[in-house]
Amino acid sequence: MKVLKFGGTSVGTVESINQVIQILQENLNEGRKIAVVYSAMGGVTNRLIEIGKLAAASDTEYLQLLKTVEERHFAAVRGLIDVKNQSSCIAKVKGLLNELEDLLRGVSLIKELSARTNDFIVSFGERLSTTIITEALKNRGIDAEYLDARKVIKTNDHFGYAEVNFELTNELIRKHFAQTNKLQCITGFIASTIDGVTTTLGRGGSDYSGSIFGAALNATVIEIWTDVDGMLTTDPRKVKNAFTIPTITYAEAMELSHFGAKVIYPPSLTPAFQKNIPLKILNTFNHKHEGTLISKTANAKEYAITGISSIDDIALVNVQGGGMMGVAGVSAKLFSILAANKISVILISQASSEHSICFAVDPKAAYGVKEILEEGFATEISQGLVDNISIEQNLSVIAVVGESMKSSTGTSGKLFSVLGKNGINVVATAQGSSELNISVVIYKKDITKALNAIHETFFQVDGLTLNLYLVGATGLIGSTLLRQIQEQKDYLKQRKNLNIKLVGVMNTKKMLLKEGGINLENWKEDLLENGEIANIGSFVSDVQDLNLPYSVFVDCTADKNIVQYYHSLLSSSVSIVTPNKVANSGKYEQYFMLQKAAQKHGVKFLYETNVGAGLPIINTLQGLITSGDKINKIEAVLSGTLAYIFNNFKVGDRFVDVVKEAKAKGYTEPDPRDDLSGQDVARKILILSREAGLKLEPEDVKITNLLNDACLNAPTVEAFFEELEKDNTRFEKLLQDAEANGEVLRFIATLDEDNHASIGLKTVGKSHPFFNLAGSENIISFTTERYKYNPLVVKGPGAGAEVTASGVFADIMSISSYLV
Ligand SMILES: NC(=O)C1=CN([C@@H]2O[C@H](COP(=O)(O)OP(=O)(O)OC[C@H]3O[C@@H](n4cnc5c(N)ncnc54)[C@H](O)[C@@H]3O)[C@@H](O)[C@H]2O)C=CC1
Ligand SMILES: N[C@@H](CC=O)C(=O)O
Ligand code: NA
Repeated sequence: MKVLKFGGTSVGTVESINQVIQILQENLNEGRKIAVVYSAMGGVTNRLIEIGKLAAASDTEYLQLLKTVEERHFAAVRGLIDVKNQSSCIAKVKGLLNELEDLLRGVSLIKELSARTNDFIVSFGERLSTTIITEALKNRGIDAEYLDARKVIKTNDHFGYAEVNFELTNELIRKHFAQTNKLQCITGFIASTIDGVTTTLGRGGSDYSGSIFGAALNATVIEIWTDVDGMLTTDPRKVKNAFTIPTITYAEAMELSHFGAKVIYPPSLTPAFQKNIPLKILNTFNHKHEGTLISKTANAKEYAITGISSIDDIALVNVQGGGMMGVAGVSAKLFSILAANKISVILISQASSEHSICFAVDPKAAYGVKEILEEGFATEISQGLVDNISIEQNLSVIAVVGESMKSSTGTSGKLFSVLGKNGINVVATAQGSSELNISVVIYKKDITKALNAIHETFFQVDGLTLNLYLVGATGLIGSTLLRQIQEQKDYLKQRKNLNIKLVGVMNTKKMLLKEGGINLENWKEDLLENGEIANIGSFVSDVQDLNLPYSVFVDCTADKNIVQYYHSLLSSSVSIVTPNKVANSGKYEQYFMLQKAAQKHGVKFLYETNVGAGLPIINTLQGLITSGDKINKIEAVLSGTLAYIFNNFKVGDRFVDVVKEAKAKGYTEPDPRDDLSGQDVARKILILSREAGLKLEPEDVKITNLLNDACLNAPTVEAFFEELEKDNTRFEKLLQDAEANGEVLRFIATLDEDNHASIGLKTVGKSHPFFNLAGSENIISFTTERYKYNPLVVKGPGAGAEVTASGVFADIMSISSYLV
């Protein structure tokens, strides 16, 4: 015997009832013995409650609402039963509706609605739906029979949530089934007292009926048919990758549903659990789906946890006071006051100092709870033993559930690390000693982010996703980066199970944000066509409002205005990757503050490309310092542009043309004067000095600049080129002098043994290690305590779109490995 139960949405419309009939037909065709429990048509129970209240208030609107209920049921009859067979069903339905109308008239006359009458009113919902479906089955030649559960389920008279007399109920059910072979169509939710007065079974009522019948009949399985594909790993409205849990234990199902999974109400399934009858949660609208099997022992799990559930709105009540320490009975008193006032406690947490107890309740109840407790603890408060009862609102709770937590270590570590790395503050936590559930209370604003981050980390269904925001997208480095990501996307997915989702792009004119992701193949057209007017302030607040997990902001501009948002971004737990040197080469205070903000908020601030583009210079230096080495001296060629220029400028050439060539090759700063004035190199040596542990300010770097005032003051880059053309002889002379000595020109940055930073144009001969540099090559030589006699040298192309974008990309990748 198998018991099936169909919920309100499954019997809500003619189409859905046809689905139900098909499912039953398939079972019968396979020769299965089945019994079926039905809920009222979706929404009818609530409607009947409303009608009852209106009638009791003598508000005649109840008559109109009753008409809509009538019409819905008649429409179902017309849709489900052939015209020639409709009359007997219509008569039955009409009979029930007349009875209901008489009852409501009575309620409106005496203006009173008791819990007992209310139970009777709502019983019509299941009686109507089950009557119609029974007739529809008969109409299709199925030997079905209506069973009013009030005949067999016997309860006490706690109307609204009656308690079942199992001994009598089991006996009546078995007796009834022994004398019939017809397919029993049973009204869910309703029962009656021994005297025959109608009662209802409370929350989850029809599931309870299914469970009662299943247990009484020793069913092999109880199927709960609903409108979702079983129990999901988490709330699919918040996490799009939520998926069906194939097998789950009773205990896990209980935990998950306690914290919000609404599919079933497991306490009502206790009769089945007690008899060890497995339950299946199945989808009427996708009936081939396997759904979820709930049983005593689940299959071995692939993941460390089984599911994540959450309650969006809770309030925390905190009871605190020196007098609570070691005083037996304070918590006993606290919880008995709550119990006496029927306050349901969602979660409790007490630190071992016993100085305070905090617990979560429904926010609507919170202030009532405060009053009740202040009254209950009036004496303790007046004696100063309990000093404070405070309420914190706008909180949510997340529970990570799974039996596998018992046998494995690290689940809580991983959970808290995910929350930490996403800047989600944990307000309170609780873990039962059953190790089945870890609950964390967080701010409500973070709930979606937290669920996504936890789900992604523990289940990795579709891999981990980095959410990327890019400013300066149409520039050289920005657009090259996007192309590189696009080209590497499949590899990252296949080999690293990693997705990079471009959520926002911006250039000087337009900005575009799409939570679902911007297509990397046509982001430029999309930005142009669908972007809004660019505004960095609103772009940043959009990033913060979206509050997505694993967010990375990439600044591919050279703009100081973007930099002023870094601190706020890091503080909202958004990592930053940037080739823009402005932030790290301004005041030391700013550099230091950004480092601290990243540390504090558990995110990364990475800028490898600030020096030597993609060459591993910052990482190398950081590695030396963190491993305890000490920098004695740095000597370096740090400008790709100047290296290129001095490698290619020949006597007889126009200097300006070589500069233009460097620009065309993508080596220069957006304004090439930043390179030629030494500004760019000064920034780089300053950044290296700071990484080496020195607190230098920009003015501490001694600069020899290559440009005259006319060039420096030219209003535009074009005007600058014109001025530069006029200054050709000076550069030619520099070159000629060097060549005369068999030397070459190199623009060299130095941090000397006395911690002085300087930059300037020098000539070097054949024996100098910097003599042999080609193209845009940089070279950095670190003399340290450990590399004392033979310096550590990094050399290679230090500018250009491909190498710089790939350095930025590598920084993004290193964030992904830190985060998971
Ligand atoms: N080109 C190279 O070899 C290297 C460049 N860098 C750095 O990379 C950054 C980008 O350089 P490139 O791509 O070569 O320059 P670029 O001039 O091609 O790109 C910069 C882009 O940023 C945009 N932009 C400027 N201000 C903006 C704002 N407020 N909002 C939105 N967009 C804005 C510009 O319109 C431009 O499209 C610079 O900070 C540069 O110092 C670092 C290492 C090497
Ligand atoms: N303009 C810079 C680019 C790298 O930072 C250079 O020429 O080195
Ligand atoms: Na670098």
